[in-house]
Amino acid sequence: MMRMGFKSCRVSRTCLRLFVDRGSELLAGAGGPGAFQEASSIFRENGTTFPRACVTELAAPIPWRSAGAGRCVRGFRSSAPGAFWNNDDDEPPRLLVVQPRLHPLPVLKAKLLEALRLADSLEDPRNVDKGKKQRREPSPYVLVQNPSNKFSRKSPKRMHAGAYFGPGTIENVLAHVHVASTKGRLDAIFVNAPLSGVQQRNLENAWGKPVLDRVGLIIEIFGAHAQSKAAKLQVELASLNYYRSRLVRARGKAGARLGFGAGGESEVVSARGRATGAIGGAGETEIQLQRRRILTRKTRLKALLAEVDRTQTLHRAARTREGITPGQGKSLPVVAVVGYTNAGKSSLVAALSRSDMYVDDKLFATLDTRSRRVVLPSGKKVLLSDTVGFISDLPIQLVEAFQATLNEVVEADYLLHVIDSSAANASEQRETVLEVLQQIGVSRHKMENCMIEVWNKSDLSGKEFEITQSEDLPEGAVKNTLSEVLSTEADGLDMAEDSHVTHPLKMEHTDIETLSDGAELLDLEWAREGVSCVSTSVRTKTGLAELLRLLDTKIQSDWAEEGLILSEENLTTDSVEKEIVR
Ligand SMILES: Nc1nc2c(ncn2[C@@H]2O[C@H](COP(=O)(O)OP(=O)(O)OP(=O)(O)O)[C@@H](O)[C@H]2O)c(=O)[nH]1
Ligand SMILES: [Mg+2]
Repeated sequence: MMRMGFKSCRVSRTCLRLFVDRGSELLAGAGGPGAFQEASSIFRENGTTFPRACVTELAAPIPWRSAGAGRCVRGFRSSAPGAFWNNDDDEPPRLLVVQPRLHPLPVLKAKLLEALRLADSLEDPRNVDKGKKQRREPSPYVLVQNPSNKFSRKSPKRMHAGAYFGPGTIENVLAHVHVASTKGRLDAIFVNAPLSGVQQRNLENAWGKPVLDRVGLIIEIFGAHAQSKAAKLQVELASLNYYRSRLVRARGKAGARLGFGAGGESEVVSARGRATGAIGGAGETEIQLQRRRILTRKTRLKALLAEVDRTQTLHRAARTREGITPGQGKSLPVVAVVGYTNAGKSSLVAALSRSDMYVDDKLFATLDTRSRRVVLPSGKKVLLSDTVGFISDLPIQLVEAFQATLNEVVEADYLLHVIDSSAANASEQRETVLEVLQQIGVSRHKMENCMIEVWNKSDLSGKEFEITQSEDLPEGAVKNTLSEVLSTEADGLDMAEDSHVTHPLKMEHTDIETLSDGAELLDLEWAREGVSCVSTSVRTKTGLAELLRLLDTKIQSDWAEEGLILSEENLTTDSVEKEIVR
């Protein structure tokens, strides 16, 4: 690593935090005595005294709760998604991504790419139509020690329950927050891990910016992308489910202890409950009041969603009745297109039905169900339903909130499971989707017998696994490219205090290599019995005809089987025996 000189440096009690200017990039790191000596020599080379001269703008005090975080009402962030940034701004919000380290390396790469995509998906797609300026510059990020890894090995009890990360990591991120802030606007920090309400509040206090965890950011994205009434109601319900569990007490004046009285959270703010019945009550505290309001709104939302569900069921029935082939006596088969977010579901539906669908290289571009009619090679018609994508580590409350949309999947006759075959963690994404399908109530029989796996983006397979390929990887604020981050770690040059990556795993993804770019059916190792697989590329139009043929064959054989079962039901045991004898 070539060092061009230093920018600034901050000394903390336990470690040295060092920012080295490398051309236009700032490299950041922290280290013990070794790094300290190394830094001293760099400082000496530059003719600067160490360490006093290096305490620069990074040491500037952070205001207690920034403007964004200040929008929280006593620790309760508004349940409306988007509350933490100004929707009227021309630019979409800019987040700093904090990614805990994961092993093996391909998993870290996949998770970091996903986190960066999540951070860049936080904008309203409608803004594009309005011609609003879009920020294309990728979000800055920082890789930090994974506290769960460190402590699960030694003593699980020593986990940092209060702030999730240890003090060193918090300082490290704080320094990155300052660097990112000096390079442009910074609206919030996205920690790609599950945080409790208390941890989130403590990190917000430490970093002086609003903090979003994975679920919180996904809810914000849903809020930004929801277009229809149903989607908006579902997002609000999901958001209430999420925020209800994190109504945390906020401290009064800086550092004040929680307690009764002025500024304390236990202060009674409502007369409700007072003098009801013989015992009477003291009234409600602020948290109790918030909880009650959330509960009332949830009840109302559930009633509205039940109505939406009823309407959607009627529409579904009407749609499937349309275009029935006379004499067949069956309604149109509904084929739900499911899969991990960004796998190419909408693109596939658009290509098969030769119609327009909203397609975007953003996560959760689709939040509503859209159906298109498709004619199969035999002339039979089916209804293809595009649905909301799934993602890993989603809590059940979020899935429950989207039940009205997901009912389309549960009630579908067939499932097309679209998988992004170019993703490093394609098989993990596949497992996630299967788990969510089980959670929402899709029967095992349907998953085993009525599903076709579509391994999409075959044109990209193999390319994304090359660690040296950097053109398609976003740049971070601190390290130049992801490949550089990973190769730096591989060389053992990462100065982070928590660096413990010794050797990167060699990229091996033989599963994906088995996917050919042709239109043949795939006999994948992990394919369960009865599940057919096909490799496609919507971009190069490969495998689409084969997919339609496969779907056609499946439907025809099922109908034939159903006919057989019906006739068998009519047969008595005697007649079957007679048949066998004959
Ligand atoms: N290279 C390549 N890109 C594809 C292919 N299929 C889709 N894409 C791209 O992948 C991105 C996501 O496609 P979508 O169809 O919006 O994906 P989705 O699964 O509907 O995503 P969500 O609705 O966000 O869950 C878009 O930029 C597409 O152009 C493919 O076969 N090859
Ligand atoms: Mg879509």
